[in-house]
Amino acid sequence: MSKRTADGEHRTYETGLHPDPSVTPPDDAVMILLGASGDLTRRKLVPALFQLYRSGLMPGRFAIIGVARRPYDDPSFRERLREGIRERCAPQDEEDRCSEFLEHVEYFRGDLEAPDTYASLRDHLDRGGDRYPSGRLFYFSLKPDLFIEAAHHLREHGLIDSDSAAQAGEGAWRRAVIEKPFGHDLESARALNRALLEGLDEKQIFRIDHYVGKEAVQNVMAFRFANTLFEPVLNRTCVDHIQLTAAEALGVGGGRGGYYDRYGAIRDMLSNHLLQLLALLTMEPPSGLDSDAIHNEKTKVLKALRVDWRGDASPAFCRAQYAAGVMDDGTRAVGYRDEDRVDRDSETESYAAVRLSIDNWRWSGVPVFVRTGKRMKRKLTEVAVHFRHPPLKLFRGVECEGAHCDVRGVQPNKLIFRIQPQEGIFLNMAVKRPTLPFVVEQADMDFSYAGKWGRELPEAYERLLLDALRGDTTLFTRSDEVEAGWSVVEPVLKAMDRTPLYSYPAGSWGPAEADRLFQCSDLPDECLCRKTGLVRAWHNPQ
Ligand SMILES: NC(=O)C1=CN([C@@H]2O[C@H](COP(=O)(O)OP(=O)(O)OC[C@H]3O[C@@H](n4cnc5c(N)ncnc54)[C@H](OP(=O)(O)O)[C@@H]3O)[C@@H](O)[C@H]2O)C=CC1
Ligand SMILES: O=C1O[C@H](COP(=O)(O)O)[C@@H](O)[C@H](O)[C@H]1O
Repeated sequence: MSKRTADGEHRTYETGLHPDPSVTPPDDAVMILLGASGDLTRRKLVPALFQLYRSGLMPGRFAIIGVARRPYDDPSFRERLREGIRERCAPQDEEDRCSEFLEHVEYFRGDLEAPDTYASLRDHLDRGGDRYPSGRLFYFSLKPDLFIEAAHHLREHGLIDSDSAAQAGEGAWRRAVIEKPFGHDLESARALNRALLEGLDEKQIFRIDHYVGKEAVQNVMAFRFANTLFEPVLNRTCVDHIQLTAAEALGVGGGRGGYYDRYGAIRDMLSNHLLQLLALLTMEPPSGLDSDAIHNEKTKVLKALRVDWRGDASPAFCRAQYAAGVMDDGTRAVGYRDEDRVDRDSETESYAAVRLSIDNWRWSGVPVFVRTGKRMKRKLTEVAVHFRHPPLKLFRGVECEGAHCDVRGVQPNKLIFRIQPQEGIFLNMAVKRPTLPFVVEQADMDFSYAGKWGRELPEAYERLLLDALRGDTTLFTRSDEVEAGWSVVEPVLKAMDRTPLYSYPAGSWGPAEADRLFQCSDLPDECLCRKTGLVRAWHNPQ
């Protein structure tokens, strides 16, 4: 059975992608995992590969070579991976299948800062003859400081090669999957793009953003462009504002404190995952479903995104750090600065909220509020589109449910994309209660994956690894998209030192100061809340 903790994280997953006869397994490949003794390989990558294997979606012939410095040999490395598979996929009665899969795995010990390692790896692959298929996928699961160096050495030693399939013959493709973080600002992202593009073509580079691989994120596009009803109202005429929340109940303990303390919420979540999600929600319809058509539209809207600065009285950005507190399940959580591998005087934000505007024809004047944080009340990722009031105040004087009323009688519609957990889509609307007095109250029309298909959704890594093996870049991030994302947050990063760092108790919805992003006393006349009295506030589910 699959398990879900109270905050919806650490779930095991048994179901995997449902293979379809029309989906052919990818071409034969050898996957070289750089940084294979690390957490990501054990917890996410190898369990996802096992799931693909289980679903018959691995190549007919494949090998997985893990590279790192720690002194494993093949059997001890396989044992480490077997534990990860057990934890995540729970294959109680599938130990044999697991062993069969692990037969394809081997360990190659080496220091990726030393050029010799690349030379020996190349020789090892060459000597392997038929054991290793000619298609090669290099997965950068390394500490990010090593990305540029590794790309450089791989190229120098002929392990990656631009357009090598054309040069070396059919089947001899080369690809690189690059983990996040993709740089730490615009300049470093550009440098990393340059380094990768020296050795590979754009089509050979797979910059992973696992949010894009989530089913409920992919569904945003289906919902918008496969229905007639909704797309025509997603614009400045009908939408009052958009809110995007990515709250996590987990803190930064568990080994990632060192990384997180250098990056913080803006770089870790907002500059990539949340902007990708926002791009899918707000982009124009692509001309087709091919990779370039989608990336072109996403890039266009990312380039139209700006931080909505309006002066000090209405800040556009709020950052904060969690203090000790009590979580929803009653456990006590330590404060951020007391977490393992975090600087005791750290000024890194574990929470960030920002108000954005989209300066294009469709969205001009519609504010977008985005927030993300660790140790918040519970795990929740959702996008809420808040619509305007209907033009006529027909129901103003009519009674409505106390908690749901606003000054105009009924609440405007909300369309909520629940990305996780309990993935689904909810349309909140006003309806007449079937009673004698005319009472209007809010009700939901909802779609949930669990309700319709009754099964856990596959992990994003499964889908993304499969696509990388098939050479499909659609769900990966293109270089100009990454740079556009960094350009959006660049002004915030520059203003960081002058922005106060607030505090919020672990287990809350974040700092009270983040409410000031909605303040509109100083905003121009077109500000809706001044005209209509509509109260904007963070949408915190009960
Ligand atoms: N863990 C997670 O949940 C997530 C991770 N990521 C990203 O994935 C990547 C890997 O993360 P994670 O697995 O957590 O990190 P870890 O620190 O757990 O692992 C890092 C890996 O890099 C290897 N490594 C470091 N230096 C060298 C070197 N000089 N030569 C060879 N190998 C080296 C380490 O092996 P050894 O010490 O044996 O040499 C280890 O296998 C990072 O870019 C991270 O940002 C992204 C999203 C989530
Ligand atoms: O990339 C990252 O994502 C996770 C959150 O991912 P989710 O799929 O559990 O929502 C986040 O915890 C981590 O800090 C970040 O690097």
